[in-house]
Amino acid sequence: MNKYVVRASMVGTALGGAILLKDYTGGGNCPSKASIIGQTVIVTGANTGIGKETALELAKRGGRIIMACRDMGKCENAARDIRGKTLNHNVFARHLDLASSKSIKEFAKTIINEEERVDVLINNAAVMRCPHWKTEDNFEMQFGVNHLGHFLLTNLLLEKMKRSENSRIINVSSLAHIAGDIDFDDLNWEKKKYNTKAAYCQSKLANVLFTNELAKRLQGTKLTANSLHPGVADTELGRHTGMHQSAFSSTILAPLFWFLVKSPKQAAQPSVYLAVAENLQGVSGKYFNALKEKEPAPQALDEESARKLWEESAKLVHLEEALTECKAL
Ligand SMILES: NC(=O)C1=CN([C@@H]2O[C@H](COP(=O)(O)OP(=O)(O)OC[C@H]3O[C@@H](n4cnc5c(N)ncnc54)[C@H](OP(=O)(O)O)[C@@H]3O)[C@@H](O)[C@H]2O)C=CC1
Ligand SMILES: CC1=C(/C=C/C(C)=C/C=C/C(C)=C/C=O)C(C)(C)CCC1
Repeated sequence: MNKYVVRASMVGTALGGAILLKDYTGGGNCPSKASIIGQTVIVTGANTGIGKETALELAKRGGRIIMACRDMGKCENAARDIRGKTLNHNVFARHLDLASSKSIKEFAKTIINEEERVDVLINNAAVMRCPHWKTEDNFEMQFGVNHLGHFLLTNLLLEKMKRSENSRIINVSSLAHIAGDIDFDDLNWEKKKYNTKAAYCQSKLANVLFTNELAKRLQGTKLTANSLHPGVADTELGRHTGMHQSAFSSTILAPLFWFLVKSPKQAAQPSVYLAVAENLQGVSGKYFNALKEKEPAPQALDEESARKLWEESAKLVHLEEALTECKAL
């Protein structure tokens, strides 16, 4: 064999090995092949990143997919793209701005009125480390969108979801919850100096605490609630921080970044798994890192914090009035 052929085959083997290893470090694909024909799934923040890939994977499995996004132009484009790729025409773009309780209530009313059933709700949307912005209801943006918006949305859809057999609520949290702390004296960053990282970590800890309290309140029903960390993926999440693949593509860290960071498709696998896997039927109140059930940080297991966060959140979003408003259709 000439030396160029030997070199080429060595390079090929090394490249193949790197790709296989990246796939392995990526956490693996959802092992379940379950179809979800006849089921309706809502994915928040589905126009890009992990949410879009989650919607695509679930559309491939035949579900009726509702992509709930704040920017209808981006949402329609993403929905069209998914319909084209999967030939599943039951993929719809719907308006939902989690930074507005008015929008959340309108979205919930539309779903309650127009949809026969909701089997899976994937609370995926998030904003990370944005400036000290406020939502329409004057909540700090990261706490408002990542936690309070999903808290209100989920509660408004609970009765509808309880009517389906074995429905599932999936809250996309993050490993960042480990560095989180819930400041009950100042949930909305009104008294202390705003810290973008701490606000994100608080919101992601709130996702796990909310999941656990919800699972507790849902005991005795067939509706489950679990949270997950999708893995670190190259998406638009770093838009306020400059932390995305292109920022590193011309640096010495580029190969490391490529190797360690998942693709959005890989990072969507945990959400898909929690949505469809037959072996997870009835599993509730658990936290998953990629495809494995894991113990979250100790502060995420504090039942008193979870209860208190639920009560404070219910007051902040005026949950009772919102429930009455959405029921009175
Ligand atoms: N990427 C990562 O490494 C990690 C991600 N996660 C979690 O994964 C989830 C998905 O993130 P990822 O795909 O990476 O991020 P992206 O930034 O790519 O996507 C976030 C989505 O949330 C939407 N969104 C933001 N604000 C609102 C709002 N007010 N109302 C409705 N939708 C909104 C965005 O819409 P728009 O495009 O209009 O802004 C976008 O569709 C998040 O919960 C994140 O915390 C957790 C750990 C690591
Ligand atoms: C810079 C850099 C990295 C990127 C880390 C990132 C991008 C972390 C993102 C975390 C997120 C987005 C958490 C969300 O909840 C690596 C790969 C560790 C190693 C190379 C240097």
